[in-house]
Amino acid sequence: MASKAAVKVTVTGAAGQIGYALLFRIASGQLLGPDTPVRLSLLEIPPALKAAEGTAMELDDCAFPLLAGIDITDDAKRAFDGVNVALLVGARPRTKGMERGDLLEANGGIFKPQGEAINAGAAEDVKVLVVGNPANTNALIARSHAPDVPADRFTAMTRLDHNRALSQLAAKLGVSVTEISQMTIWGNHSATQYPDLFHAQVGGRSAAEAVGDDAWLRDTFIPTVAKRGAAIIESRGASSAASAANAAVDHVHDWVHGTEWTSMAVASDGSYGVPEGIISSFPVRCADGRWEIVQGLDIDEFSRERIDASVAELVEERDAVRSLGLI
Ligand SMILES: NC(=O)C1=CN([C@@H]2O[C@H](COP(=O)(O)OP(=O)(O)OC[C@H]3O[C@@H](n4cnc5c(N)ncnc54)[C@H](O)[C@@H]3O)[C@@H](O)[C@H]2O)C=CC1
Ligand SMILES: O=C([O-])CC(=O)C(=O)O
Repeated sequence: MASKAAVKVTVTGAAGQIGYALLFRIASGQLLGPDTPVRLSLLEIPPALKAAEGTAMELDDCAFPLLAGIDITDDAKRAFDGVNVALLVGARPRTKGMERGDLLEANGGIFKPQGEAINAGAAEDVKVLVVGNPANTNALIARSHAPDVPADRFTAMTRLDHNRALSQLAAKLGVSVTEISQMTIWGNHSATQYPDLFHAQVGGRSAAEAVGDDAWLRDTFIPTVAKRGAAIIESRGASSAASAANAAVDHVHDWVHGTEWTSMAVASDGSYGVPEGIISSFPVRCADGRWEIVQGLDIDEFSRERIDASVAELVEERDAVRSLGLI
């Protein structure tokens, strides 16, 4: 029987498709480990509360030993009161005829009050992962409305891109994903992201060297990883859900329990020429519940151009939300 105090995990957009794939894995102990009980808080908008209640009934029906309770609400203040781990999944998707500015504005209406509620009530050790798109900029909005929470607690998800890159590379080389280390996604969770094979290692050498095929790296690998989300939508008729939930579990698990090397979108401290404050994906190392950007990597011209292009897009998004008064 678990003896530790229960950790409060808040999931927004809990009745959505990622929520449905995520909640059962959290309640089963895969997010925080087999000896950590969890209290789930599900935040939804009023029309989706009934569906969230249905999911909560199913969670009850699993009789998970680690599940210490479930609260369902449409009130962000209540949902984030005392929260230790906040998974911000619910977001406004782009719909037909919607301009980029409209999308950012609609998401500002979600992530600003959620940032304020986290600021008002979160636990001292709160960790925030933003999954809802545009994830990096939504994280920037939430963080800018939580001035009392240390900036390093706000992260956005590029772990799905990271896992996609591992899988594509493993298939190309005919190796297991466990034989690959130091994979990195740089930049934005968007088609401009840069999955980096020059620092990834396979069998004691760089993955780019192991592949030995620049054309594949440039014309197949990078676009396949960067456009995988769109390919899933095209094939499934819906966006990635189980793989996104899996990546969220990996992200938080590694942040809490530590890892030598993964990809997380975090507030830049100016490392690798990324403007300070931008939430950009970097290679990170995690220990003792904290992350740090892996330093000292040589960035060649090929990688520099791609990192700069993705960061330029993030700067544009930041400037757009700034001009809308959202940050
Ligand atoms: N960063 C990443 O790698 C990935 C991000 N995503 C993004 O994750 C988000 C969620 O995806 P799905 O679960 O498939 O979407 P979905 O549409 O199935 O579910 C979203 C849920 O959020 C809820 N919601 C909307 N506004 C809310 C608010 N203010 N507070 C609480 N809940 C709210 C909706 O009622 C809905 O139940 C999308 O923005 C999607 O683009 C998806 C895959 C990967
Ligand atoms: O575009 C989307 O909603 C899905 C997404 O982020 C992904 O699969 O990477």
